[in-house]
Amino acid sequence: MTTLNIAITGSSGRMGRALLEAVARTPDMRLSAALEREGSPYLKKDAGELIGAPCNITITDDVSAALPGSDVLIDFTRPEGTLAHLAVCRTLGVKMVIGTTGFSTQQKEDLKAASRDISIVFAPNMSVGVNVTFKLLEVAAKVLNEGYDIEIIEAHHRHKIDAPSGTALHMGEVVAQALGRNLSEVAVYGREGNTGERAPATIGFATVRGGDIVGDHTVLFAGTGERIEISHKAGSRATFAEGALRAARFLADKQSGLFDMQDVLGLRG
Ligand SMILES: NC(=O)C1=CN([C@@H]2O[C@H](COP(=O)(O)OP(=O)(O)OC[C@H]3O[C@@H](n4cnc5c(N)ncnc54)[C@H](OP(=O)(O)O)[C@@H]3O)[C@@H](O)[C@H]2O)C=CC1
Ligand SMILES: O=C(O)C1=N[C@H](C(=O)O)C[C@H](O)C1
Repeated sequence: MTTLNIAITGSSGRMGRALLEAVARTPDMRLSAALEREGSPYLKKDAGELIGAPCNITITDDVSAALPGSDVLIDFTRPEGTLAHLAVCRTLGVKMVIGTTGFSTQQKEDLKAASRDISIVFAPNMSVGVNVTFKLLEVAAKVLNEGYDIEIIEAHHRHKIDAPSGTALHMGEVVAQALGRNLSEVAVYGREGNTGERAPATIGFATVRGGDIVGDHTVLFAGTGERIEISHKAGSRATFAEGALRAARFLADKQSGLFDMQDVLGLRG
């Protein structure tokens, strides 16, 4: 059995901790580096303390010094952090699994450019269930292509800083593409006041934030006399972490290229 050396950024974050736990219970993976940003109170602590199981890996903010010896860096942080980590990975030839959301179009182009030199899995949602949901949406949208109004509703915990979620936006892209529409032309992000009647081709987004909701997504196809709802609800971050480890394993034999979870799960096409 080949062991994959995994580095984790944002180790003390919600996803960082879920990833530390997932690596600790995975026989063919080993934690090789744990990173936090400058000024973090967790620097110099054993990463294992974050999950109650010491592991002899000290949390550091020195990305360049920490990464040699790692096969894959798993990054769920913020766009500016991910791009800084990406630059070091590109120089050192370390592969990346990126779960961070909220990138601008230009920042996504930067990821694409780096994938000429290193292999990257970049996906707004690493859960198997959500990625199957993307396929279901494609099928549903193609059939319900007339007479059905499409609204995407997502709910997340009170700490989430980007809206709509990366997953909701991707659901919008999947549906728009299946219908031959351009999401940037048909998206409606929330409504208020005298909005007038709903334009038929629009795709609406509604965002809910509260409590400790891990991540709920529903796409509503509202027709005349019936409604179809396709929903996914995450109950634990372990589902995202397990998906990220699957993505890391997928990268083992890829030297370059930009992939997503559809590639990892064999759902492309
Ligand atoms: N693709 C997927 O399946 C999923 C994606 N996500 C996405 O992952 C990201 C992280 O989510 P979550 O874990 O809940 O967030 P948290 O805020 O809990 O954790 C983020 C971590 O990243 C660190 N960080 C923040 N900014 C930087 C930076 N500039 N450089 C380096 N490190 C930084 C934080 O440090 P500090 O505490 O010091 O700020 C923290 O440790 C979000 O974009 C979220 O949408 C989340 C779940 C699933
Ligand atoms: O911030 C989160 O928590 C999540 N973010 C991702 C997103 O923006 O889609 C995925 C998941 O729903 C949890």
